[in-house]
Amino acid sequence: MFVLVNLKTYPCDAVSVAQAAADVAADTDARIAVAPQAADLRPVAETGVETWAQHVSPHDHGSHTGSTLAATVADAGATGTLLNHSEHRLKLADVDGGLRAAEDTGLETIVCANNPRQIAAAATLGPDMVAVEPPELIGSGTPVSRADPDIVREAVAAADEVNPPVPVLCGAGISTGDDVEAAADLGAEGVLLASGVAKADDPESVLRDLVSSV
Ligand SMILES: O=C[C@H](O)COP(=O)(O)O
Repeated sequence: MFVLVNLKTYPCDAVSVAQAAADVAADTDARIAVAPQAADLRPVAETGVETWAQHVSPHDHGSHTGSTLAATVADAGATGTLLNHSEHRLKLADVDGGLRAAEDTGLETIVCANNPRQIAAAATLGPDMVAVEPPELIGSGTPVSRADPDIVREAVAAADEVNPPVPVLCGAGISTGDDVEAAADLGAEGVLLASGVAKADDPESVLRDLVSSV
């Protein structure tokens, strides 16, 4: 199971969470990655943790104020990027363009989607992975793998129908090892989570519990 911790814009110490994730990954052989804000990519990557961007733009160098280029995040140490997170929705053309920009730079990609229909559309674009997250459960503390298991099962089936090699992650409310185990039982190959780690008093102990069943 792949555990991807999206720090969003939570007021946590990104480097400290990254160091905890690097330590837990080294101790357990679990695959754990951290996605900080763009400005924190380099110091997070310097901890040695697998580092992902939260978003990249479809553009190349030029007159694109406010954009985050795939080449720039890769240069800062990112090895993958999220696209189309529920909190950063994109036009279809920009999901496709972001994917192509990431691929050209050698970044791994996850396209996020709200439901199985969108997962099918996302998988058709050929990302490395897709992630299903019901928006109403994001940040709720109620894990999707228990609150809405059918959405995970149906997302796995939808991705399998259009692009069988593409792994499906699930996210929203995941915060314990039991939640991760439940996600795996539903066919997910990873979890995308945020508040359970970013808002924790002791992120390292949460991370150790998360990967305890992996
Ligand atoms: O990117 C992460 C997801 O939006 C899940 O967030 P959450 O773990 O706070 O529910």
